[in-house]
Amino acid sequence: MPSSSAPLLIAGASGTLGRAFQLVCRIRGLPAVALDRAALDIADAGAVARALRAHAPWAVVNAAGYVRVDAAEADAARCCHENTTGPAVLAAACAAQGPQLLTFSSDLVFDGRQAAPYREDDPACPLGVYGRSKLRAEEAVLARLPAALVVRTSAFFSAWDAHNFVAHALGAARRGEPFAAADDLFVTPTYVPDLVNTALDLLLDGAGGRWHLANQGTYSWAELARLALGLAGLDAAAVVPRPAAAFGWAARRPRQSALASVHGALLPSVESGLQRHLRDEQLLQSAHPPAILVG
Ligand SMILES: NC(=O)C1=CN([C@@H]2O[C@H](COP(=O)(O)OP(=O)(O)OC[C@H]3O[C@@H](n4cnc5c(N)ncnc54)[C@H](OP(=O)(O)O)[C@@H]3O)[C@@H](O)[C@H]2O)C=CC1
Ligand SMILES: Cc1cn([C@H]2C[C@H](O)[C@@H](COP(=O)(O)OP(=O)(O)O[C@H]3O[C@@H](C)C(=O)[C@@H](O)[C@H]3O)O2)c(=O)[nH]c1=O
Repeated sequence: MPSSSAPLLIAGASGTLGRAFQLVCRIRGLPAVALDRAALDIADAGAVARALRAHAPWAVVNAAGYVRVDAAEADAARCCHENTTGPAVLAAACAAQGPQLLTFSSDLVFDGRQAAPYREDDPACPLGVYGRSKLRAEEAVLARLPAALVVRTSAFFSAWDAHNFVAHALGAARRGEPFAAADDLFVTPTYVPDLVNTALDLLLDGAGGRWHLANQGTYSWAELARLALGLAGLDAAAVVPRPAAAFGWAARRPRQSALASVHGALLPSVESGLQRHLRDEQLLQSAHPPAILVG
């Protein structure tokens, strides 16, 4: 447990997950120091050591990463620098200087050949550069800091950022445009506020090792889009189901990378997440959005 005044240090603060951690820490009254790439390059060992000395955090949240899955296929060096070297540097510094570390991995460490949802103890065999960079990060972090909390998660959505699949689907439907979505890739989507709150609870409880955190329910991307549109009162016929191969993506995706956990079902249903996504959209678009949500 942290001392009352020691902060949480959030690296990668300007990204989707980093901004969500800042918002949740504000809502929960947790002291936090949020550092973007300019303020802290997680792959720079000297800068990391100086940041830990300067801020004396009780824990470090690594919300940084290279998430362009397709671009990574032709940009392996940068992807691995940010996704593998960076977390390894953070783990070595936390091992030397004391704070706990929370870092995030992905469902894309799996190859999709298994029929059932993947649990933490199932073998990982990534299909692409991005997935390999995340699996190598898990191994590098746990080798340096066995008590680190490594959360595998997938398919973010929330109303707190505009650049996620659900936001894109809702936006297209509201503009009266068709929205092509893969109907042969199956995932467990994750409502980012649930992920952040549960990951923080685990961190505060001193949990460590690999944990799978995603909302409950497995969907193809097309099913997810249709569910979101239906809950929003929009015409789900706007969703145009397509095989993944029709998109011409550079990176292969596992046919299914649903996440389950040996620890049980820790997050609510995907449908509950979507309903709160739509509620937050209305709050943020209202004439007087809650100040705490707007920051
Ligand atoms: N989005 C998703 O669906 C999922 C994401 N994840 C993981 O969650 C984490 C966060 O993802 P997400 O928030 O979506 O990603 P974003 O791209 O929204 O944010 C990532 C942030 O990390 C920063 N960053 C990259 N490299 C460094 C570095 N060396 N030092 C400091 N900051 C750096 C980026 O800065 P800049 O803007 O300057 O590039 C960016 O602000 C990643 O590890 C990702 O792999 C896991 C599963 C699903
Ligand atoms: C934009 C778009 C995407 N898709 C598909 C492609 C992709 O498989 C999925 C989500 O598209 P994205 O571009 O968000 O990302 P994609 O790279 O597949 O998603 C991944 O992001 C990385 C960071 C992860 O770690 C994974 O868990 C996963 O969330 O939806 C459609 O079917 N239709 C669309 O119009």
